[in-house]
Amino acid sequence: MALSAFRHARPPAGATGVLVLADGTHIWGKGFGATGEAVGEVCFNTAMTGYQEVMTDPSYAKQIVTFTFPHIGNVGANEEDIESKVEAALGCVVREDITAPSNFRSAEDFTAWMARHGKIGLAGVDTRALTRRIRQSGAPNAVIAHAPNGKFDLKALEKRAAEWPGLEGMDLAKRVSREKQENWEGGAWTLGKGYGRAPRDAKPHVVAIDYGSKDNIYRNLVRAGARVTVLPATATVEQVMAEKPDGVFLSNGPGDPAATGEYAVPVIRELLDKDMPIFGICLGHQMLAIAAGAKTTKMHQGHRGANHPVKRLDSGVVEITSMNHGFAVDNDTLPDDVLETHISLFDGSNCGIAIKGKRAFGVQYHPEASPGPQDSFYLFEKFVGMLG
Ligand SMILES: NC(=O)CC[C@H](N)C(=O)O
Repeated sequence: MALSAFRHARPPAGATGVLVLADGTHIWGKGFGATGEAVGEVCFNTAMTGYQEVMTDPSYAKQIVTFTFPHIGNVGANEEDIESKVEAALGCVVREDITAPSNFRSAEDFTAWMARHGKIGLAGVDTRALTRRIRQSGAPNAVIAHAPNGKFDLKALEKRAAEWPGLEGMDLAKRVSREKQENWEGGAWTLGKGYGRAPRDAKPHVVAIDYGSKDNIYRNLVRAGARVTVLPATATVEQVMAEKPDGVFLSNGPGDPAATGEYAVPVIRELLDKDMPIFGICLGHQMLAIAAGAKTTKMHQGHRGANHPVKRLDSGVVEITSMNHGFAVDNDTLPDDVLETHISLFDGSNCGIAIKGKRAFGVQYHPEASPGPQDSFYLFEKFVGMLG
């Protein structure tokens, strides 16, 4: 059934959850997890695994994730597979009901875990129809609501969805960033032992700026041989330099990269002027591009999943990457003398930039999670390696 058929449809019997789009479309289902309501942008993610990591990735702040993979929650939840403890995805929309967890690492039912983390779930939705709608019309703003008695004030929800200003122009990075400096201590995960500890005498020293980072990214800097100190998003150039970094890492994060112009971009620009080696991912990559003179744009539907192929333009090698972005660096705005694209998506969109004459580069994806022989961990090794 086309989604338009759901517009103002009566709630089916037993419906305890609803997604109300800003245009007044009602998508009914069974609520799970937290009760209440939340407003944000609806996106879709094509990953087949890693739902807990997706739900705890701060880059999803103010977003409701539609999973195209139908079986979500089937391996339960645990304390280890989270990317952060700060605000991240508001909730999720899934096809199948949440079943009992089946995995030796599961410590908690996904429904209970969602409730404990204040995230609202909506199950039993035709996620293919919703995804098609996003592909055709762009990512809509919406309210996701869950009420066990099935009673909703739909007019109020429609109003809330319609009045939400949208992600464009919204600065969220400093809201989700840690407030205090931290010596990063986590190392790689091994079965039976969990996460290792980072050696504090490792060299070189990377100062990572937290714009809403995923923990795994710091663990990968450690795995590549660095000692990592994490600074808040609003750190000044003086605070960065006081740590005597060999290189600076710019993390992923939520919101519009162009809205960070008052704090992040000027700091990055100054670090570039000082010839500091820099590696940015996702939001960090987008802000690095802005600092170097390019512009970013809001995408029609974005790229989200753990299965997006990109091509390295120098060698033609294709790698499978993990992505989560709704903004992109606009290829037409790259100043030729300053920036070059070195990695591209197959739709031609920009996926990686290098700053000419500097040891500074960025990628649009999360290099830590890419599976397979052509994985992207080499980017961490490349960065840490260039620091000597
Ligand atoms: N993963 C990210 O860092 C996302 C960057 C940015 N908020 C976007 O949506 O494009």
